Amino acid sequence: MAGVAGRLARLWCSGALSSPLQVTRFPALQLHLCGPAMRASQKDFENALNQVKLLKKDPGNEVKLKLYALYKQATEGPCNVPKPGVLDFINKAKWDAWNALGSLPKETARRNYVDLVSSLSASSESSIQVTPAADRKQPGSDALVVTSQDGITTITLNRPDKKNALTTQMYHDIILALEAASKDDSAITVLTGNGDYYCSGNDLTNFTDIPPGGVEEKARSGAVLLRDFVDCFIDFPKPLVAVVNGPAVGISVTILGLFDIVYATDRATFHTPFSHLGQSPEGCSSYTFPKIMGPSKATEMLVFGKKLTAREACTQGLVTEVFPDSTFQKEVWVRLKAYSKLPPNAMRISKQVIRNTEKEKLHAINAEESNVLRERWLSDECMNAVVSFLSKKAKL
Ligand SMILES: CCCCC/C=C/C(=O)SCCNC(=O)CCNC(=O)[C@H](O)C(C)(C)COP(=O)(O)OP(=O)(O)OC[C@H]1O[C@@H](n2cnc3c(N)ncnc32)[C@H](O)[C@@H]1OP(=O)(O)O
Repeated sequence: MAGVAGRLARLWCSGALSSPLQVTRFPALQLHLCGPAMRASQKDFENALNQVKLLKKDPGNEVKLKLYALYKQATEGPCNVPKPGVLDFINKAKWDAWNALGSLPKETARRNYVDLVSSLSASSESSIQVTPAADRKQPGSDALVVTSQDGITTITLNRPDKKNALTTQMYHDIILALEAASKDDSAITVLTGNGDYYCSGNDLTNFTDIPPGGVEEKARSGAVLLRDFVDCFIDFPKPLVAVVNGPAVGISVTILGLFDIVYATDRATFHTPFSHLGQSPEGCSSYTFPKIMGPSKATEMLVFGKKLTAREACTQGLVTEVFPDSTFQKEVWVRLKAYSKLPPNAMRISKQVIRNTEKEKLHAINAEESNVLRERWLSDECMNAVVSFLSKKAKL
């Protein structure tokens, strides 16, 4: 159990849920299986309640929601409690699942619950043991890898199983890595991703980690983090190169306008679906994109969420050069190693000459975009999009 499922399970386990779904561990135990029942007795139901705690494999959030809904329906009948607020993601998802059962009779819900647990127990028998939550590395611990070699500092996003989605910890770690790279003796700095994706943008589970100050505080601190993060790219003094090894989404695309070079595999795509997510552009893209590709192409991307292929992004000036995927890594690194041997001070000064006139403007734009986004994060449009993704109802 990892990532979104892990975080949701931790939330579930934090006391938000007063039902047998508070599954924290999945010890390897021989399960007593009860076969599908035409009628489920109270004893069958109680057995199922115990079995669900012993599942070896996390059944995933969608199934957990089903179990929750059936349990509530079986024990309390149809949902008639008030609907939680739209910002209360977890409880709203649970309420939606329960409410969707309508007037399903208690007995049918009980039988469905027993059947579902029975099928999960059967498949759980053949599954591998998962690592207990307490023993797992926390997100962020190895999600960013920084190496320095041949005059190049490389910052690699390293959450391939999550498509390199950016956790809050990763934003902080990238800021620190850029600050260190700006002072080290490398000539060039590279940002890239490990695995099949470059980056799937902001990790949407970041939204579920609500501090004691509530969602307003969450939005406020998110906006501060966003502003600090983007400021680092605006101010970065050395040539900054994106090695885009696969699809890129959201903020990983918008900040490309602040890079000096963008090399992409022909497998890469560039997607900024902000309207779909109830959000608005960041990373200074409201300024850099119209400047790079003209206002109407920028609007297609930033307002209508048009996804560009690598070649389209190159034609429009967002990408410097596209390489065949089969030779991408080899060709790009040969090129970068050659560039890194150029006199570093000359490169730094030339970058300043090219970029410095824009800096003040970019900082102002970053501040404005962050403020606008803070408001957007509190909107129903955004909250609904996040809930849909987290409850696996929507994907880009
Ligand atoms: C503080 C600064 C804030 C800055 C504001 C930034 C805004 C943005 O970046 S907006 C863009 C946000 N990103 C998304 O909306 C992408 C959401 N992800 C997807 O739609 C899809 O996952 C996909 C299209 C990127 C890939 O689809 P697919 O190839 O089918 O792979 P999976 O969906 O199965 O993904 C594998 C695994 O990774 C998890 N995951 C992927 N992206 C994210 C994400 N952005 N946030 C959280 N989790 C993500 C996905 O949930 C899967 O997890 P498991 O189900 O646990 O295996």
